[in-house]
Amino acid sequence: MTASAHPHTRVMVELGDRSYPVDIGPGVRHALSGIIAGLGAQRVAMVSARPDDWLPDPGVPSVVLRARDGEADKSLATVEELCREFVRFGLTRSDAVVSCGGGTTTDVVGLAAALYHRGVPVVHLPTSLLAQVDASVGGKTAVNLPEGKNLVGAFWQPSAVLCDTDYLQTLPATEILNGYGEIARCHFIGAGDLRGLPPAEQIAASVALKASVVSADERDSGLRHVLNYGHTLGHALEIVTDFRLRHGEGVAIGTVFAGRLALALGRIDEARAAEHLEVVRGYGLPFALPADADPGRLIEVMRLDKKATDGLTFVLDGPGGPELVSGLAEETVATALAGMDRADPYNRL
Ligand SMILES: NC(=O)c1ccc[n+]([C@@H]2O[C@H](COP(=O)([O-])OP(=O)(O)OC[C@H]3O[C@@H](n4cnc5c(N)ncnc54)[C@H](O)[C@@H]3O)[C@@H](O)[C@H]2O)c1
Ligand SMILES: [Zn+2]
Repeated sequence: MTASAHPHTRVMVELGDRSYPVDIGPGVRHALSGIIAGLGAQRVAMVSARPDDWLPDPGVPSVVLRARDGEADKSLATVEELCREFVRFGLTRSDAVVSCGGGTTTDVVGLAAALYHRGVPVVHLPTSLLAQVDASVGGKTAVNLPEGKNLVGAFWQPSAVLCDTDYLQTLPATEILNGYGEIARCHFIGAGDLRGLPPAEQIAASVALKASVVSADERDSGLRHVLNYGHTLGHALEIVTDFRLRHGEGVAIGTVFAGRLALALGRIDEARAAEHLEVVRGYGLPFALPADADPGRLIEVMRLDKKATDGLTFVLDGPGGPELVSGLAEETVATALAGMDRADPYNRL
């Protein structure tokens, strides 16, 4: 903790001269004016999906542009609309953009900032738990095409991220759970046991883990794969359930599965595999395969996973920690899937 008007934890994303702070705690949004002053921006475009009174004072002349959270508006059309608004406002490349919203908003505004005048500084104010622990940190920005999610994007690191935990007070329970899916998988990729900690500490630890991975592999050329723990099956579950299962829920079930698969391959022992189930259940997350998810179809979709350059590919725990494991036999994966519990997917636990 550092002493200030708003008690908060600071995590640094270390990237040389592009390093930036992620501040976590109640009221940290009010640090915005200091950050904008530090950037030397004369004007700010605030792109927000939340009510106007959620926006802190940026301390310089600003315009508030309305955004909508959700995958439908995470599009090139929105990027173009935002950039046109920036021009009308007279935003220059030495000014700044601020995003305030869920992960869909931080992604689309991040890409608009990356492209406008070939890049203007952006500060994220993530308002969902998932955006605070994951989407707003690390500099990946993207939008969707009708052909698929996140197909067009850029690496563009923010200048700062303010994870104001006050924002989470209005977040629906399903969205809280969605964020916990990402927090739960941190248990197995180096964050240690975060169960029972106050939410701000869980967020800070998850951000610190992501920050360390991003510092070591900014452009996703290897190590950054560990962040995809639980995601091979998780993504497939989102797809086969037509996105009725939230991303974090898919990741939670995928994390349990990663434990079973690592056990089947002799990479971890029974106790470590059981820990996967225990941790996921402990966060109140779903741990069973949806009763209507066909294993054959899941395997088919997992073959198309973007990590899968060499057959069925998973991030799995092992003696040397989590690593990418490729070329798994279909039978091994099918057997591990058959060993999973089954449940009604929409009877959330
Ligand atoms: N760039 C990255 O590295 C990265 C990493 C993970 C996820 N993502 C992206 O993040 C997106 C998912 O983010 P998300 O889960 O935040 O989705 P989202 O932006 O759709 O927000 C989820 C829901 O929560 C609501 N919401 C957000 N904040 C709220 C608040 N404070 N009070 C009440 N309701 C609130 C939203 O309106 C929405 O209905 C996906 O598009 C994913 O691709 C990006
Ligand atoms: Zn994820």
